[in-house]
Amino acid sequence: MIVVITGRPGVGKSTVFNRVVSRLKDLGLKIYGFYCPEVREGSRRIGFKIIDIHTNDQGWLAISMDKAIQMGFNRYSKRIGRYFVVYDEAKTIGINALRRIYSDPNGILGIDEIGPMELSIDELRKEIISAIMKSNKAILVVHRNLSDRDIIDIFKRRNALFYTVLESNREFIHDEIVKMFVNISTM
Ligand SMILES: Nc1ncnc2c1ncn2[C@@H]1O[C@H](COP(=O)(O)OP(=O)(O)OP(=O)(O)O)[C@@H](O)[C@H]1O
Repeated sequence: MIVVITGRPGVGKSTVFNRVVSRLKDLGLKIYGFYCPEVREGSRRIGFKIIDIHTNDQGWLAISMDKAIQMGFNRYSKRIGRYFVVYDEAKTIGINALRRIYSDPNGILGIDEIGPMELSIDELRKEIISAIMKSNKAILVVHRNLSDRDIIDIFKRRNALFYTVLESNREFIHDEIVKMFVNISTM
C-alpha cells in the first residue's frame, strides 16, 4: 500500500506526515526514510535539513544563497530557486536512510518530501524510485506539481492512494491514514 500526501504549499502536509509517523511509531511499527524540515533564523528561512527518520542522522539538504556565502560553504552544487543543494551531504544521509527499509520487510517507507530539491540529486532520485518500487508499505509527501514520469508511473502501477490535505480535513486526515496502516499491518 502506497499512501501519497499532497496539497498546496503550506497547507499542513508535513504536519499530517509527522502525526502519522509518530502514531505508527507509538504503535510499535517501524518507519524508515527521511524528512526535510526547513531551518529558520528568526523570520528568515536559511535552508532545509535532511533527517533520517530511524537514526536521526542529519545534514543539510539545501542552504539559502546568502547563508551559504556567509558560512563559506563549499559543498553545494545545483541551485534551486534561491537555495543551493548540498549534494554530497544530502545524498549520503538520504540514501542510507532509504536503504534501511530493505533489512525489515515489515517496515514502512516514509519520505517527506519528494520534491524538486530531493529529485535534483540523481543518485538520491534513483534510490527513491527503487525504495518505492520495492517496499510493501509507504507514506510519501509529494509536491503538488510533481512531474517525474517514472515516479508517477509507479504510483499508477501500485494503485497509490492519494490524500489531498485541505484546511477542512487537516485536523483529522492523519487518523484515517493511521487506521489503514494498522489494518494492513495486523492482517
Ligand atoms: N492542522 C493545522 N492547524 C493549524 N495550523 C496548521 C495545521 N497544520 C499545519 N499548520 C501550520 O501551517 C504551517 C505549514 O505546515 P506544514 O509545514 O505542515 O505544511 P506543508 O504543506 O508541509 O508546507 P510546505 O509546502 O512548505 O512543505 C505551519 O506553520 C503549521 O504549524
